Amino acid sequence: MTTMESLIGLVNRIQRACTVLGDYGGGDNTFSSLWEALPSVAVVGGQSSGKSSVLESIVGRDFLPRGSGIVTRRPLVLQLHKTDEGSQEYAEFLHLPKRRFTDFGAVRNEIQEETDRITGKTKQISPVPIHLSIYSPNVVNLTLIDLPGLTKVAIEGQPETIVDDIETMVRSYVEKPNCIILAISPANQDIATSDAMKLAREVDPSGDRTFGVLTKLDLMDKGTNALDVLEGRSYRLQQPWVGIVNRSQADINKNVDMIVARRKEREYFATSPDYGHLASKMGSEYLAKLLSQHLESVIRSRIPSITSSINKTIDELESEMDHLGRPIALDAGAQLYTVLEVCRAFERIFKEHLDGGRPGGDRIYGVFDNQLPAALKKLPFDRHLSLQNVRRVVSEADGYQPHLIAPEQGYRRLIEGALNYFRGPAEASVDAVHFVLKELVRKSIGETQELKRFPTLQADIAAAANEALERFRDESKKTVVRLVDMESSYLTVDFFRKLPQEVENKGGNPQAPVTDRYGEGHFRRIGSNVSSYVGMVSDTLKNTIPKAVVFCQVKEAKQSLLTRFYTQLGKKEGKQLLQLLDEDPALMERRQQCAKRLELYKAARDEIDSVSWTR
Ligand SMILES: Nc1nc2c(ncn2[C@@H]2O[C@H](COP(=O)(O)OP(=O)(O)OP(=O)(O)O)[C@@H](O)[C@H]2O)c(=O)[nH]1
Repeated sequence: MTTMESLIGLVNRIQRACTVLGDYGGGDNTFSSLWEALPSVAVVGGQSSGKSSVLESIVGRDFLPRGSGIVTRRPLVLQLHKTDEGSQEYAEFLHLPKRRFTDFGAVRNEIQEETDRITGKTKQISPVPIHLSIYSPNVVNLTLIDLPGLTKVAIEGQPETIVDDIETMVRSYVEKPNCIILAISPANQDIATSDAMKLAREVDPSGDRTFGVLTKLDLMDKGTNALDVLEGRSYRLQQPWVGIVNRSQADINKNVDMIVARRKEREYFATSPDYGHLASKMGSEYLAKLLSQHLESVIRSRIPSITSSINKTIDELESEMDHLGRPIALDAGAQLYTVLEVCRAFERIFKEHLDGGRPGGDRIYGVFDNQLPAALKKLPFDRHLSLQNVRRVVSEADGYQPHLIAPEQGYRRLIEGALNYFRGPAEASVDAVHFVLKELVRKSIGETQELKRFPTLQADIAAAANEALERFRDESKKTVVRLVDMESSYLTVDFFRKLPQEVENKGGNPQAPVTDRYGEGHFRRIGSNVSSYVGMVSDTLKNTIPKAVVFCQVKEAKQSLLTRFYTQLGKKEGKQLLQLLDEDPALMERRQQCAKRLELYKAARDEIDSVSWTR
């Protein structure tokens, strides 16, 4: 394989792969374009400038659709492969792999039909290219992109926007810095008015990547010639101008063979009094060779930048793939493993929130340190132990016979009544911690990167965790209420044992008047005794409620938030597991695209590597 073949062939292969992935000149893509990094030759020209004729002449075959109006309505990526002398010529379309066309009339029909397949019969245009490869001993290795002819007016049946649409599409190809522009202008028209040159000048003002082609030299008025253009005097380009004489309409009608036409063209230049001195640098065969050499040298010079752009994209795609996660395994064991792995990642993050490292766990301490003490302080003991209420409760407890020494029943009722108030703050602490935990579950799910791709599993974990938290809350409520009930079920005797002494001590003087057992002072003292007993219980509960809450809710959440979920998981079959691992379709699609693209880029890198080694 010669270098030229391998280099152009390399770009051809990458271009074909690009089209399969929807990466082509006019396509819009969320991925960076490999197509744009590749050098290509785009053919532009006004209508009837002789574009089709030039292409056919380069190929040496009649194969392009002809007709009035805009015939080329999709870009045609024409890849020419030189084969050994004497071998059979054939053509192949990318969209019809494995079918070899040896009849070029059939190629023409297929181009037409494939155009209509995307654009419909509406005469609309589309930027999706058709790829045609031609294998022939009569071609040079070259890739050309045929674009719709630039036009000034829409014809019947075409939308008004077609003129602009064509220009936009052609521009999207030729404005790319890697595009070599083959600008075709007819010689029998003023070069200053050439559509092709106008566009070329706009997108390539320095003329670096524009090849000027002048057709219809034979149709110029007698006594005039195009030497000013061909010798670069009227329009300067960095590349040489090439003059062409294609088949006339009469030749076409007579079916003049392309190979014969090539010979006639050679003869025209060789014998031309005007162009004889330029004969070796004129004609379609020369143009094909010139383009092939140029394309090859451009590819060669771009290889380092193509390689680095490919490597950069591979890195980007790989990191995106890491981010999107690996594709899901097919066997149930591996699926279960994936689910467990994701669950563990979630649990780890949840624990980090509780144990510190991530914020949120401190809010639980906030409940114990602020909310609970504040709620305890706000309990309406003043009202409950008001003189009036104490007297009422004690009297009611006494019944018809007032108490003789101390109102035992009265004390009990007052204390029990007071202790009941503790249920409120106890239950509220449980609820407050429950909501903190719930919020931490929500947060942790959001922070579990591994879960992002599995919305179903996400919802299931959230449901399982919340259900577990509800259970812990119920248990915790029962426990704290029990703590309160325990306080009422057995009172601290020591406290009361000390009371009479205090009273006597307070009395101090034996001469002091005996307390009136039914007077205000007596009830006030009872109230104050009950109040200090309740204060003592409050201090105890301030310490024991947090212990119960942590024991029943926080510790449980840390240890067995997903225990039940795991038990259920063990009973699931392959299909159900796969359902759990249902991914967001958009994400799956993106991963698939990413993977395909990665494959393309890696294949391209390998191809370039192998070509670089054989150079
Ligand atoms: N005599 C002569 N006729 C030519 C030459 N080049 C093209 N023609 C004729 O000009 C007409 C238009 O040529 P095409 O090759 O179809 O031009 P095109 O730019 O592809 O045209 P559209 O696809 O319709 O935009 C045809 O009748 C050709 O035979 C030439 O160099 N000499």
